[in-house]
Amino acid sequence: MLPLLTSADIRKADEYTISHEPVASIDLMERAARAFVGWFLNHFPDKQKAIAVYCGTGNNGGDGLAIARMLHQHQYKNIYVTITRFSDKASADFTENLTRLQHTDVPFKEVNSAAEVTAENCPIIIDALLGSGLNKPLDGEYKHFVEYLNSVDATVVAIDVPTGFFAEGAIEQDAVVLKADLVITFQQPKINFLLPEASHYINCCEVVNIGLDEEFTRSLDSPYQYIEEKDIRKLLKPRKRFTNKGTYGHALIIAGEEKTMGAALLSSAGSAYAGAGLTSACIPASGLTALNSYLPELMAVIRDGNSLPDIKWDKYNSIAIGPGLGTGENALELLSEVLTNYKRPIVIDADGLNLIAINSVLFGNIPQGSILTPHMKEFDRLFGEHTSWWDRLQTARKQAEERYIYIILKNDYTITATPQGKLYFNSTSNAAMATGGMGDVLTGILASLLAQGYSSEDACLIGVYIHGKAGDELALPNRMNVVLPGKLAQQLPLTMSKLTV
Ligand SMILES: NC(=O)C1=CN([C@@H]2O[C@H](COP(=O)(O)OP(=O)(O)OC[C@H]3O[C@@H](n4cnc5c(N)ncnc54)[C@H](OP(=O)(O)O)[C@@H]3O)[C@@H](O)[C@H]2O)[C@@H](O)CC1
Ligand SMILES: Nc1ncnc2c1ncn2[C@@H]1O[C@H](COP(=O)(O)OP(=O)(O)O)[C@@H](O)[C@H]1O
Ligand SMILES: [K+]
Repeated sequence: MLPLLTSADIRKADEYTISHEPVASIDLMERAARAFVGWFLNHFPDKQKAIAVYCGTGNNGGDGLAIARMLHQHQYKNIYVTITRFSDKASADFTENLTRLQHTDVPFKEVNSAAEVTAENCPIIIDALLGSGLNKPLDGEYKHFVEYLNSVDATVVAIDVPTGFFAEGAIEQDAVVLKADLVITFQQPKINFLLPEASHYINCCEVVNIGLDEEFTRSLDSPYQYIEEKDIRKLLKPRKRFTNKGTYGHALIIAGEEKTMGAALLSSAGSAYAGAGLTSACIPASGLTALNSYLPELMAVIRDGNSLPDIKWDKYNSIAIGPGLGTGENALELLSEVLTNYKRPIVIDADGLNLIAINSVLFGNIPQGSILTPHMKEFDRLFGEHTSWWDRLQTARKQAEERYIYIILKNDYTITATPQGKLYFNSTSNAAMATGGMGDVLTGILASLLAQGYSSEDACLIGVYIHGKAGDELALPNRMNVVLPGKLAQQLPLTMSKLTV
């Protein structure tokens, strides 16, 4: 698990590393600059191309000066440094790096206002104006300057954080930020890099290690955690010898209407392929032929007309409800029945969530440890409109804690909020998975993992990870633009087996 730290905590980790490694602050900056340059050399090998390095007077600017010096040492021929002296303040490490730059023949100039800046016509811009020290939205000279740079046709490579971009906290819709084609960031992705608003300002991000003390960063116990493959390998159990279908539980998927039977089929397939010993689908009678021909391994509990199905609650180790269920009277009754009769954690998705949003009294009946899987719109229907993803995260955390439930907020980096106040960012999945029915498969996977005896938390972490990983395995090596949910479900056994060897 990689802890994701706020800027304030990164500063603490920085100070701790400086005093305990120990390493001088200027040497840590040198290390950061070297890490940046290491990546840059490999990806921008043309040493004749002109590079404009724009430096503020804080430590981000200090990095910029050190990087300009190192690129010069690596024989980059056309480096032009501009220092923005928009205030009287300068950090000690900036000042030291300016002295070091003056011992080279890299040309640099200083400007006191945005109006003094002249066009460099460099195809590459390195952004070292402001980094994680940003403490207010850009205005005045920085705002003008960044607006000007945004109008220049060049590839922008930001050091650590693009100028004007808050590494955490709500991002205003009209924020002025120096848009980066690439950010080379130190030690860990910043939390806001993983939220959808980042896509307006950051095209691509690379993380380079600068050796901050890992034990210390873990001890800070950040609520924000990034899931890595090794975490899932520890959680996922291989199937054992001498086991039988009973060992792996029975999942019931309550889903589908006549016109949305696909949702029930895809959820049920997710459950079966993720390894539930048995999967039953509670579907309308009209869907029975489709179910049997799609996947004969599935069993059916028939919903006939308006009467409630006869569900033997004790038979099921887990229940998922919602995909394609509709929000009519009948669906509401069915959901109420489940919430009244079933006391173990359940998975609630799609129309199950929409029904709770309309009938919020149902909230009180959700069994503790249950898993809710809203996408952004379902989330806002449940918990109110949000204007930023940061705010959505804080709501998810609060609601998960107060209600003792797990909330999986689906997205590019799907986030799981837990009753213990943690927010786990998933590291798998890709845009080829943006197709209808993909969330239904996830719902089935989660029900399957609960049926197999995984705790709710482990089911969330494993479920989201293998869902995204199966999507990655299909899409990325094959350069596939679209992955269909049914195919993804079929990939799951292979994905899971690779994680248990
Ligand atoms: N541990 C690490 O990861 C390492 C980090 N390193 C590097 O340090 C960077 C952080 O450096 P930093 O703290 O000196 O802040 P930085 O971003 O240069 O800003 C400078 C000053 O600008 C000001 N300011 C703020 N907002 C403003 C605004 N809107 N408009 C105008 N001014 C504004 C504010 O001053 P103030 O307002 O307080 O007077 C602030 O102090 C980090 O991103 C990374 O590149 C590495 O070198 C080594 C290891
Ligand atoms: N651009 C994307 N990048 C990564 N994952 C995505 C992307 N778009 C969708 N997904 C994943 O696909 C699933 C879509 O869920 P959802 O919107 O509920 O689909 P549906 O309701 O059609 O089943 C989520 O698990 C989400 O994380
Ligand atoms: K920057």
